[in-house]
Amino acid sequence: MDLKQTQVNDTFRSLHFCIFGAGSMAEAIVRGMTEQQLTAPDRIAVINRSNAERLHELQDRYGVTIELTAEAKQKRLAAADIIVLAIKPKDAAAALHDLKPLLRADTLLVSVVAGLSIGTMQHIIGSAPIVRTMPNTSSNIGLGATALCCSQEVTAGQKIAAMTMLNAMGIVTEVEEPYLNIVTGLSGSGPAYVYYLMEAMIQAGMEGGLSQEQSHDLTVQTVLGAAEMVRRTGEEPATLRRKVTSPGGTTQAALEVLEQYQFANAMKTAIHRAEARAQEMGEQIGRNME
Ligand SMILES: NC(=O)C1=CN([C@@H]2O[C@H](COP(=O)(O)OP(=O)(O)OC[C@H]3O[C@@H](n4cnc5c(N)ncnc54)[C@H](O)[C@@H]3O)[C@@H](O)[C@H]2O)C=CC1
Ligand SMILES: O=C(O)[C@@H]1CCC=N1
Repeated sequence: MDLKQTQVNDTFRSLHFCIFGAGSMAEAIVRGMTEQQLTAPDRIAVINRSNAERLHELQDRYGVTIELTAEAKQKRLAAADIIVLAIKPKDAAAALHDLKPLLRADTLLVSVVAGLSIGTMQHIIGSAPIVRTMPNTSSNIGLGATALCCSQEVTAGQKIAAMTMLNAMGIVTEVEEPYLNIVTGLSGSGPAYVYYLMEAMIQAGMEGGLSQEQSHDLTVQTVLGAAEMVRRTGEEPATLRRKVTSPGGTTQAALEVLEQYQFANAMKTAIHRAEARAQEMGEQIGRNME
């Protein structure tokens, strides 16, 4: 490890975090940070609206600090260097109003809320430093794919801190804010498309006479192996697909059916619909705050 990385790590370890919301994305972030030992778990406070049982679960699992009373939650938020907004879009406007009086000039807000724009957040809380992100649930096992964008108030140090936190959950890439909605459609919602595909593959295997377990295991390994082949060989999916497809063989016959059902069209239309939905959700939050 070079000196620069040591300095980054030391600075990161000195920060106080408050995760606002205790759902699946919150847990993915906490897990990444604690498993990678980026910071002492008790420097991460987790709060939510009401479910104390869930907070105790996270405390038992990861050793994080939890706060249950309104006063203690406010104190934690006011003391945090980085607040991660990990609540549902419909709760975001109210939460930002609650947060506003607790933010210092140098508090960094990191949002994972789908559709919620930096402009909408700043309309409520003022010109604060904000990192808007779109992770996905594979972050839970360190294989997440996250995109982020920064408001102009974000300092170089704050950006490094946000990157360090998100890198603990997988890969991170920076995009201009308008592209976060397509990221949401592609990689944010993406795991669900793959699971849907897998559900159909498992079903087909069972229809062909395999046991549920056999069909499940063969499907999982097929998807895992295909993704790993793309990653390890560096070859394009289209090239690898052609290598599976013998002229006049089984794969060609199957792909012709997929084409007949306009599979590629369906997938692209679905991703763009999710992209548009992210935009709609953002506009809805904007309307809710008026
Ligand atoms: N699940 C996914 O695949 C992804 C989700 N996201 C985004 O992450 C955000 C969170 O999603 P999940 O973790 O799946 O949701 P979730 O429903 O699992 O968790 C939301 C949490 O927020 C808490 N909460 C709600 N209002 C609150 C308030 N005013 N104060 C404190 N806590 C409050 C709830 O108690 C709950 O613990 C959403 O905005 C979603 O758009 C982003 C990328 C992927
Ligand atoms: O379905 C949703 O709205 C969230 C955003 C990306 C994945 N899940």
